[in-house]
Formats: sequence, structure tokens, C-alpha cells
Amino acid sequence: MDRLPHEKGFHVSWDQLHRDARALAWRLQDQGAGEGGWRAVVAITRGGMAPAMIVSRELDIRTVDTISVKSYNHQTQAEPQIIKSPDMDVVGDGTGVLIVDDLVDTGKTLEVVRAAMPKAHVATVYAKPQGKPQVDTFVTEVSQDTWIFFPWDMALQYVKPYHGADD
Ligand SMILES: O=P(O)(O)OC[C@H]1O[C@H](OP(=O)(O)OP(=O)(O)O)[C@H](O)[C@@H]1O
Ligand code: HPA
Ligand SMILES: [Mg+2]
Repeated sequence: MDRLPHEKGFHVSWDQLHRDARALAWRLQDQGAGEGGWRAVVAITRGGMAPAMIVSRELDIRTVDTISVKSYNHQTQAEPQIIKSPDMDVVGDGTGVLIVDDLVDTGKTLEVVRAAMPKAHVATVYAKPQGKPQVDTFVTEVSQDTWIFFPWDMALQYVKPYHGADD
């Protein structure tokens, strides 16, 4: 795993994720949910759960559900499948529902999720150009050839000082 098929890495700390997810919540607040307000948050597991917690806390939304979509095995993508749905009695067609994920890459995951809740508002913290059309609100765009590393996939580790890097 130390050699990746992507040219660039964008490493996100917990602190950065917290700030960016808060910024997402503030944007969503400014946009408003329309008449009934945001009724519920649906997190796309697993990456959407941390941002969804932060967004639902900021916007004081207490109804939080999950949808599980399996598509990647490490960095290889297969056809996405819903393996767990949210409570459809609560989310209905998606009106007043905020779907939250950590990022959109190709947009395939969101395509499947949107089909299940066509009227929901889709929000991600990060977005790549190919998947951007699937998202209503996001915070930061990175290039398509960037791999985003999230804090739950990383660990603090020793690095050699710059001076001795080639020794
Ligand atoms: O726009 P796409 O190309 O569909 O990719 C984006 C999705 O891929 C990752 O999830 P993944 O399926 O790896 O599962 P995880 O959240 O459990 O890590 C990421 O968290 C998004 O949900
Ligand atoms: O850039 C990424 N980072 C982490 N998970 C992902 N799943 C699709 N693209 C990415
Ligand atoms: Mg995910």
C-alpha cells in the first residue's frame, strides 16, 4: 500500500476534516432546506458517517440513518450495490433529507443513492470533477488524479529529518 496508482495524495487530518465538515454544514444552513427544514440526515457508510455526525450536530438534526453501498475493494471499483437501505418510512422520496458522504469520485455511488431518494439533497465534503454533477453541495474540489487519504486510514509515524533523507 505504499505505492499507489495515483499521482497525488491529499492527506486529511481529523482536525481538517472537522473544519471542512463544519464548513459544509454552514453552507447547507445558508442554503436552507425549504419549508419543512432538514428532516433527517442519511450517512453513506462508512466514509460518510464522521462528516454526517458533524453536520447533524451543527444543524441540530436528530434523525440520522445510514445507507450502505459497496463498490470499492481498496482502490479498485466494482458496480455499486445497496447492501443496507435507510428506513424508507422516514426518508420517503428524500424530501427534506440530507445525504452526506465524505467524497464523490466517479459519482457511481451517488448515482445509486440518488435513484433510491430522488428528492434528497446530496452533500459531500470533497469532490472530484467527474462526480461533481451528482453533488448539490460540497466544500473542496481536488483533481481527478488525486487520492484522498482520510484520517481513519492513516496513522502518525516517524519521518526522517529532511537533512538525512538520502542517507
Ligand atoms: O464516487 P465514487 O467513485 O462512487 O466513490 C466515492 C465513494 O467511495 C468511497 O467509499 P467506499 O465505497 O470505498 O466505502 P467506504 O466509505 O466504506 O470506505 C467514498 O467514501 C465514497 O462513498
Ligand atoms: O480519493 C479517494 N480516497 C478515499 N476513498 C476513495 N474512494 C473513491 N475515491 C477515493
Ligand atoms: Mg464511502
